[in-house]
Amino acid sequence: MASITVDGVTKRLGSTIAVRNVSFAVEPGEHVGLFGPNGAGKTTLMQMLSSLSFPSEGQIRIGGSEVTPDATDVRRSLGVVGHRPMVYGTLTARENLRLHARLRGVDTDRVEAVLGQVNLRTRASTRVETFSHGMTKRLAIARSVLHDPTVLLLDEPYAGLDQRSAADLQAILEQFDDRTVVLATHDLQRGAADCDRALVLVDGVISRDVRIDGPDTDALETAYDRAIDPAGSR
Ligand SMILES: Nc1ncnc2c1ncn2[C@@H]1O[C@H](COP(=O)(O)OP(=O)(O)OP(=O)(O)O)[C@@H](O)[C@H]1O
Repeated sequence: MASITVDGVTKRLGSTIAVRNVSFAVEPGEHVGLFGPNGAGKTTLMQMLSSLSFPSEGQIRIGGSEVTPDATDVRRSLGVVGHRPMVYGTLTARENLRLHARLRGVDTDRVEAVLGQVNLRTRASTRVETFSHGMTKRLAIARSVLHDPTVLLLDEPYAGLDQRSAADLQAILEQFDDRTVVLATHDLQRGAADCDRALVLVDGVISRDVRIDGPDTDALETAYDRAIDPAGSR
């Protein structure tokens, strides 16, 4: 059974059709990069996968269950890192994770293990408002994996990170290689390194669905360029 099934999904936002009749499946353990220019519909699709919003038409299934507002089993299987880190600045990193663990019904012993996984153990007692962007992103990853989800949904995980912080984050994400991952990014190179398949979204439609073989981005860049400019006019 596929880990994620998106079947004929359309999302209307006011008068805009942000996602149009999109269908694809993601196998367990597969890492899929979602690419596309600004306004292509990536965040809209990620929000529906994350059960933060719901299709106007069509259906999304995760782990065999339909994503609906009351599908708590679906939410338990998801680790989500969105644009906002969803952590409290006035609490320390450890306090944030302990709070989140209690809310999720997760054993607080797991907090220390996860702090280690994201290299924040030495800063665990520091208030998050003093953290750099990269540290905050690492804490957001820690929060998202605390309950040991099988599916990770990462929306622009590298946005705003310098090369070193992005490389650190990439190394951290490699620890979660056994999960199903959907990662939306503008960064073709990092996306290619992290993913084994790319979906290129243009105007709310999946224009390309390509395998990524190794870190060489040439094939992906060609597919991306053709997707956003089929006539080759640029
Ligand atoms: N709340 C909203 N109301 C109306 N239209 C919206 C809303 N949110 C997004 N849109 C529109 O839906 C389309 C898809 O937007 P979306 O943010 O999903 O794209 P994106 O691929 O994530 O873009 P970016 O790379 O810039 O983050 C765009 O045309 C956008 O203007």
